[in-house]
Amino acid sequence: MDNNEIIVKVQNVWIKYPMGRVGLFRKLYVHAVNDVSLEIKKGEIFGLIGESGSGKTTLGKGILRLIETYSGSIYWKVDGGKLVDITKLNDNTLRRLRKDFQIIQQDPYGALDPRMSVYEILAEGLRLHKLISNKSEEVEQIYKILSIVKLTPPENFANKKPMELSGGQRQRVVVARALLLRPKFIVADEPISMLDASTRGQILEFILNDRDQRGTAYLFITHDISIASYVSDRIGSGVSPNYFI
Ligand SMILES: Nc1ncnc2c1ncn2[C@@H]1O[C@H](COP(=O)(O)OP(=O)(O)OP(=O)(O)O)[C@@H](O)[C@H]1O
Repeated sequence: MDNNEIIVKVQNVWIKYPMGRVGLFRKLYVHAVNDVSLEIKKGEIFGLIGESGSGKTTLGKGILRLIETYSGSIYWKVDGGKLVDITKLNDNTLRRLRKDFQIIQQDPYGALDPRMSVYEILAEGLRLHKLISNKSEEVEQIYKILSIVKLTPPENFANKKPMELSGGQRQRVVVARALLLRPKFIVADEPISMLDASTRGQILEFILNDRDQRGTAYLFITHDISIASYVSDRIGSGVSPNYFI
């Protein structure tokens, strides 16, 4: 495994949110991410710490282009080995690359569609990215990932809806959904903040195992410095946002 391979490169990125107007002509913005640059290599867990509101989630979503950047470049390593600036790509091209760049969201309650079963939630990504050729392969892969995240026996969980699950079980589904696509990179945004101590330990082990076995790169967002120190190879910190006109 070449662990010097850069998977994600962020170069002088700024992200700001419009906050309304001052007077007739001037707009007020929250500058949530100010001139951030970083690189994350294959198999590396980059811990991002910082107080609440310091722009960690904004940066994580910006790296995945789930929100638009104001300026700067974000490069993803795509199949074939090239680093591509995804801030310049159109939606269709970006959609094809998304399989390899996933997110584990902060809030297991908001992250799952309440109308879908666990099976449908997991199958959606496999189908969208055409990763399976038949139904039995789909069932096999979904049951396997449910076993890995300890939602066992899988057949008991596959047909449940998110509201029938505890917070910890939902977070396991969110983790399973990201891991199932075998991505190159995952933004893990406070993946254990809402969980009890034993579930926290298990989710961290899934992430560390995935990194060790597949070389997945992670941006691991947390405000807990001891968790960041435990999982991360390197740590960066967010700073409080500025309000600019
Ligand atoms: N959709 C939005 N519209 C306007 N301002 C926003 C929006 N989302 C975030 N912000 C502001 O941007 C700043 C950074 O928010 P962000 O959620 O990235 O911080 P964070 O470090 O992830 O915080 P936390 O640890 O509480 O999740 C905050 O001041 C926040 O109020």
